[in-house]
Amino acid sequence: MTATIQRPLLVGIAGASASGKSLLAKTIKQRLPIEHIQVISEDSYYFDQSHLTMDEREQTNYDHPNSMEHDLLQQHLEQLKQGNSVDAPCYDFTIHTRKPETVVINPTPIIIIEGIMLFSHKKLRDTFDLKLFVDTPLDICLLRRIKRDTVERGRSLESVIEQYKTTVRPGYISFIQPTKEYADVIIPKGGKNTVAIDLVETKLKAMC
Ligand SMILES: Nc1ncnc2c1ncn2[C@@H]1O[C@H](COP(=O)(O)OP(=O)(O)O)[C@@H](O)[C@H]1O
Ligand SMILES: O=c1ccn([C@@H]2O[C@H](COP(=O)(O)O)[C@@H](O)[C@H]2O)c(=O)[nH]1
Repeated sequence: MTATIQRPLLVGIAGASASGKSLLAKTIKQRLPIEHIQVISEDSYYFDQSHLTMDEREQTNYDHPNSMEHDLLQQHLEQLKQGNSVDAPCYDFTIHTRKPETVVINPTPIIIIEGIMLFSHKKLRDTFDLKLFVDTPLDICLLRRIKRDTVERGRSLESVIEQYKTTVRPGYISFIQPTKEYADVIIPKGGKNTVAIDLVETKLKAMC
């Protein structure tokens, strides 16, 4: 593997919210030389909502594909594939909108993109060289999400439960679960499945 590879290899990791996508991406990243791999989150591509009030932003359905700027993400991945840098948006979950600043992403030999609806957009889906789906029971995801969103994303327990019932669970059933069929590999236990991670590591080293 060399750091001068021309065309980055794109790995998509999809699955339910709090299924363990970020942990899986981080664990794979730790297995490879730091300069060869980076992780991008689909969450950064939620639409900017700075023109809306906080009350209006709280009404947005963040578990519908229309809430993400997938065309921009796809264009950025295409540019990275061609060896170009991109200016990626940054998202702030606590205020449901993008931050004013952007971040420069430079191409690396391997780029992991993780996010709930990555495989729901055909053109985006077709951009990936390897597609992984983290398959975690929804009750486990809910428990993890309650903990994470109250601790890290500034939510009350009541708002997490209400959002889960109205959009998160229905969104998973309508838009995320059906995309499991597009995955090359379905991974139970996510970031703690060392057998699956060993296999992905071997595959990535062979593909670069
Ligand atoms: N296999 C696992 N076992 C136990 N806890 C896990 C596991 N995978 C993830 N977690 C924890 O669950 C929470 C959500 O995981 P995360 O990777 O952020 O999910 P996602 O990126 O899919 O939303 C985090 O606190 C993470 O540490
Ligand atoms: O402003 C927002 C944007 C997104 N969400 C929720 O986040 C998850 C997706 O993120 P994960 O890191 O994969 O959990 C999605 O289910 C949205 O409901 C939000 O609450 N507010």
